[in-house]
Amino acid sequence: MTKADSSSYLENAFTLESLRDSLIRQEDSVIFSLIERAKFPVNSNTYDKSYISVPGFGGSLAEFFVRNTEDVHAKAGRYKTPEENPFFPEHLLPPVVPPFPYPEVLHPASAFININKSIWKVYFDELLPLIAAPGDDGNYASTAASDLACLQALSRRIHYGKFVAEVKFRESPQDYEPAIRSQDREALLKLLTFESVEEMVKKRVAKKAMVFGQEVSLDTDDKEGNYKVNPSVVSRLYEEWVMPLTKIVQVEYLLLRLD
Ligand SMILES: C=C(O[C@@H]1C=C(C(=O)O)C=C[C@H]1O)C(=O)O
Repeated sequence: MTKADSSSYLENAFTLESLRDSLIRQEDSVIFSLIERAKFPVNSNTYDKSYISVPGFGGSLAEFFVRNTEDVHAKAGRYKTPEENPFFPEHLLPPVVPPFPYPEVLHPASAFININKSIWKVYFDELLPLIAAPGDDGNYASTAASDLACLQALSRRIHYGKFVAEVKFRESPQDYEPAIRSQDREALLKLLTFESVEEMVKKRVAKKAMVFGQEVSLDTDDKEGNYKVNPSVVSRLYEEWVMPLTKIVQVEYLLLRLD
């Protein structure tokens, strides 16, 4: 695709409605990744720094897995698209692929907005104990792989806030500019918040968790209420962490939008 092709594609794709559609589609990825992680018990050795010994590396198996996988992804060009943000940006290797002419829709400084450290903490400290049953089945590498899938789906969704903020700004710069000039976080947060949209998101993700996570059998007496991930946990995940973190990304983006 040439730069001209990708820009005209963007003209059509870049509306608040189309970005919200993408966020809705990304809910599927987030929920499926949680369902996959819930197949395994907590498997705490995955997170215990003393469980592995790698010379020169003091982290857990989960961290080892994420860092090394990100190396491969970076070489394949994953972090060149503005939609992807690495968890360990400090150590990335250069891509082996030629550059792609991604349309430059975001303010260039937004490349430095990366809240993956907060996402990492929320995921391991708050969310994981709610979705994985206590226990240990020894499948630590598969556990780390499914953690990474969850982290990537959450990170992509949350950092999508950069695009949402850009389109909100473009739709009514006159509303946002005064708050940006005075660097007023509270005012920006108020401007970009749509409570009715958030209510729908909470209800929809709970419903998706019910539909995607139900036991499907050919018997007529399907067991209801036996979900692979608790729908109210998914709703809470969105209410307490995903949407607030997406709004933090939006505020951070808007704060530098006029730089
Ligand atoms: C992402 C948006 O901005 C805010 C954050 C939302 C979210 O993270 O889902 C939903 C509504 C808004 O309060 C949006 O308006 O769609």
